[in-house]
Amino acid sequence: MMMTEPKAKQAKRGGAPVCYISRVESFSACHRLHSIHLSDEENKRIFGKCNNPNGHGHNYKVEVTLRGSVDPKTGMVINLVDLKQYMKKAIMDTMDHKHLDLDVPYFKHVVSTTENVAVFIWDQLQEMLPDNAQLHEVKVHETDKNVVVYRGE
Ligand SMILES: Nc1nc2c(c(=O)[nH]1)N=C([C@H](O)[C@H](O)COP(=O)(O)OP(=O)(O)OP(=O)(O)O)CN2
Ligand SMILES: [Zn+2]
Repeated sequence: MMMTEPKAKQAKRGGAPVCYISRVESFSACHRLHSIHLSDEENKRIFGKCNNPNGHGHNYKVEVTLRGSVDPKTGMVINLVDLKQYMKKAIMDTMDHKHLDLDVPYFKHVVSTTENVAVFIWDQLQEMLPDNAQLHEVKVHETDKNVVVYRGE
């Protein structure tokens, strides 16, 4: 039985097939939209109810997508069990059941908008992923209606 793709087919494609592989995690956190670069009046005007000092919470959903060639021997771009561990460290251990602005040092000086949450997750993952797995996209659902996509630009 042939275990790997026939060489002729691979040559036609110009190498191993490239796939995009995703995994989703959910975490709960609270936050307050407040910028240290704005006055209290400006913060209230721009962020409105989201600037309330008591904060508010979300059940975030994060979809991480990697791009890579399918290893002919394993049939995988990355082992999803490994991706699960990277996402646990980068997302769950850092932000789940936390107050983003008080518990995550990054957000002491950066406003905890969904845009910045996506960038933060990207930067965290980028530091841990192996060289052969290329980070393609981080998609953060703050609510069912509010979604941000970051692709490292
Ligand atoms: N560009 C951004 N704008 C806003 C963000 C953000 O992350 N990026 N975040 C918020 C708040 O966090 C807020 O929780 C979301 O506001 P809103 O859409 O009003 O959420 P609701 O739950 O009230 O949505 P409904 O439409 O009422 O269901 C604000 N802006
Ligand atoms: Zn919010």
